[in-house]
Amino acid sequence: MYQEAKEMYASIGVDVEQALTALASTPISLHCWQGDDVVGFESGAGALGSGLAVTGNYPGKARSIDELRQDLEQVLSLLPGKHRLNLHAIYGDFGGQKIDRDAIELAHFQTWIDWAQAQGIGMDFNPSNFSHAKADDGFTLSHPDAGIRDFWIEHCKRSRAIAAEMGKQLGSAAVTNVWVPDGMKDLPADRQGFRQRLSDSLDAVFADKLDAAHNIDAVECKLFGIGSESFVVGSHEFYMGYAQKQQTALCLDAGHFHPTESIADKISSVLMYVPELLLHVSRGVRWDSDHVVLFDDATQQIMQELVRCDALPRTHIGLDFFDASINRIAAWAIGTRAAQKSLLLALLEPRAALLEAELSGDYTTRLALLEQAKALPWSAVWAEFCQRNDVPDELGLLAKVKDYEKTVLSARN
Ligand SMILES: C[C@H](O)[C@H](O)[C@@H](O)C(=O)CO
Ligand SMILES: [Mn+2]
Repeated sequence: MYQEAKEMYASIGVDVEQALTALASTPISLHCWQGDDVVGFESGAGALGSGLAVTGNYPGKARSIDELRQDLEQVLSLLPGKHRLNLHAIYGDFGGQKIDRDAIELAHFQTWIDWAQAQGIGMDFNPSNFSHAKADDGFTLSHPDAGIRDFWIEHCKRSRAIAAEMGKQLGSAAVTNVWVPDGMKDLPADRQGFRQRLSDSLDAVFADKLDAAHNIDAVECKLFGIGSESFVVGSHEFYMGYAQKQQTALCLDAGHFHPTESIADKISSVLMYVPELLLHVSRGVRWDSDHVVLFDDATQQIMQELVRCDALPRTHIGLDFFDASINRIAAWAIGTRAAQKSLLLALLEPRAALLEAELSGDYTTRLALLEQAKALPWSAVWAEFCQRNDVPDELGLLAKVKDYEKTVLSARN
């Protein structure tokens, strides 16, 4: 089937081997927080807060670092290609000690770096400006209280320094993404004051210039969250301007815009003004619900834009969803593979023919080619990719997940 598919694609000018090489060299950064419902390993970790919510109570969630690593290894065994780990600061190896966020150090993440080294993968990092007493009233870096701002500035600065060391040790720059929940349930009287304070705090966070070979800074906007329905300090316009000013990467989370707004259309615009992109591939259902990513139109359009804009070298693809209502390993594997399949479909587009049709004004041919691409045997190419990487194909995936549930997850709780 693969040989036939290859010939069929060649007949419309698509080099399948070239597409597979591009797919193999595009890692997806696996978000650690899918494994334990965004709890982390701080001593006395409280309830998830700051507008984040996980629904579901499926048995078998990871309760320790060892269990989370075991689950991640299982997920990696189900994914073709080499990927990365995206760690939040609350997932440090704190050894049961109470380490507050403004006191985290490299030592708390060294076992993660060693684990990543053993897996042969890179790491990305995130300060965790949420689920903490000093974030409970809705503000962190933009808080009116200078003491609280300083606390979170220190946390973010330390996070960047730790990430840079991760990048250095692993030989692959870590993307450090700053997201803050700051916002208000009801109408603010002074939007500008909050935004000025956020901007000043971010300037302090990014004041130390780090080697780009080790650390890449990113900032993430949001439209609204639970409890910040009327006002989010770090809106899209805020961070679009800020990332441009600082020349940091801009993070686009697919769930952080209006439900009908697509981040795909933003890619070609923002890359004109910021050096790099970080994507949080997600699926919002009516709101920022962080449903598992699917092989759907929205995800396919994102990947199409990355390929069509030749943006893959300037884009870091991460995931951001957390579903506790289904097997968490399945959620991770299905969501990541959906992102990869979407990327493969985009890489298999008859690019030259599409461009020729568009530039000559032949929109009939353009539309026909786009429809034709959907009917071509891309799934045979995906199956070949899975086989070459020694991971289950679509028909074999579920059995592997069920087997792990039976032998490992069911023994938890
Ligand atoms: C854990 C969060 O989902 C993450 O840090 C952030 O990227 C986000 O999207 C918050 O809505
Ligand atoms: Mn996100």
